[in-house]
Amino acid sequence: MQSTALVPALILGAVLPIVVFLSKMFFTSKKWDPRGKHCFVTGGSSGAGLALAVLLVKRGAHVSIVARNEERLQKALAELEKHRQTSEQIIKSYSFAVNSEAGSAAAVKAASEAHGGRCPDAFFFCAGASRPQFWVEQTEQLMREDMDATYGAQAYTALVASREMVKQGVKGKLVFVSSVLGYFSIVGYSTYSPGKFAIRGLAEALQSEFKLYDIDVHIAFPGTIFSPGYEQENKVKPKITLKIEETDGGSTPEYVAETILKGIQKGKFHITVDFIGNVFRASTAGSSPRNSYITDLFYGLVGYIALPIWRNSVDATVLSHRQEHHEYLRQKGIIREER
Ligand SMILES: NC(=O)C1=CN([C@@H]2O[C@H](COP(=O)(O)OP(=O)(O)OC[C@H]3O[C@@H](n4cnc5c(N)ncnc54)[C@H](OP(=O)(O)O)[C@@H]3O)[C@@H](O)[C@H]2O)C=CC1
Ligand SMILES: CCCCCCCCCCCCCCCC(=O)[C@@H](N)CO
Repeated sequence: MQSTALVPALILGAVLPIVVFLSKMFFTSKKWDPRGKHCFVTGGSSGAGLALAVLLVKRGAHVSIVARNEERLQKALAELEKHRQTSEQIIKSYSFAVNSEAGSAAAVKAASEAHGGRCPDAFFFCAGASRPQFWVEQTEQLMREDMDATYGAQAYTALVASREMVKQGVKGKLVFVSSVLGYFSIVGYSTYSPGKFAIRGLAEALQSEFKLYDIDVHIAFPGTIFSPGYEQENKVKPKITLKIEETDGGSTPEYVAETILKGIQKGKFHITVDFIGNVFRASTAGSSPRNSYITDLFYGLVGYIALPIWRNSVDATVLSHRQEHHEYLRQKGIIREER
């Protein structure tokens, strides 16, 4: 009896993935083309945001970049101008802090005014910052600041952007930038990871809700990006954290930007940039829409075997820094000498 049930089950198991694969190949809708679209990029003056803005300009989009520092914005704008494809492209920069509803609303309003009041077609939320330190060094104020610098810097702009899109009937895109540290975390990221996990929570809710408006939601989970922001965070990063991060090869902002754009064009919801990202994506997918049932099976299997081993090695690395860490705490006056 078992063998008669087994045969159809095996056939189904082998045929189903092939059918899914082929139907994806033949029935996928046309690639999203940035040409002529208004793309709004927060964090567009540096790192991955700037690289994305450059890429979008190269593809013929109208691009608005937003960040706080005016000088860096002007430098970035000059860079964008170098890649202009046509004289019709509207390429502008706006200085606003986007970690509040008011700042985000002012930025979206200013960028829309250059387009006759029409809100942008695609929003790329790249703004973010990281200040890795030990948990016992944190305060309520620092926790709030970091939540604001990570979650707040993307969520408020998403709120304002969505309202405008729905009001104006613009069927566009929202692209969030979390981090692989929005899938897992390690020592040093106790005030950064919560914000990056929260961005995932928001993106998951909106991916569901925005079926109501034909607005696509995407979220990227890059690993280390060799950006100006990365150089800054490394100045305060605990040694243990740096050590554990050695496993991550890292990517250039340009590579991250290209991967994000490709992911969007393939209609991916979770966009991962490297092998590590793929493994964590597949291993923590839950009910999130998957990119591919076949490759995810592979990455999931790799994760099932390799992640516990890696995590053990992380624990060992942390333990081996115990003495050095206690010395650090003594120097900082966080623990007393005699203990
Ligand atoms: N670097 C890395 O290793 C990784 C980074 N990420 C994430 O990717 C994104 C890009 O990072 P990265 O490439 O390092 O970029 P950078 O850190 O080099 O640049 C950050 C950009 O965001 C802007 N920004 C930050 N906060 C605000 C704010 N409140 N309002 C307006 N603009 C703001 C900055 O300009 P200004 O300061 O002038 O406002 C700058 O343009 C971030 O969300 C980051 O958290 C994810 C994984 C790894
Ligand atoms: C087969 C599976 C092996 C798993 C190996 C995993 C190695 C991960 C190392 C930690 C990477 C941390 C990236 C930080 C990115 C970031 O967001 C910060 N730079 C803040 O901006």
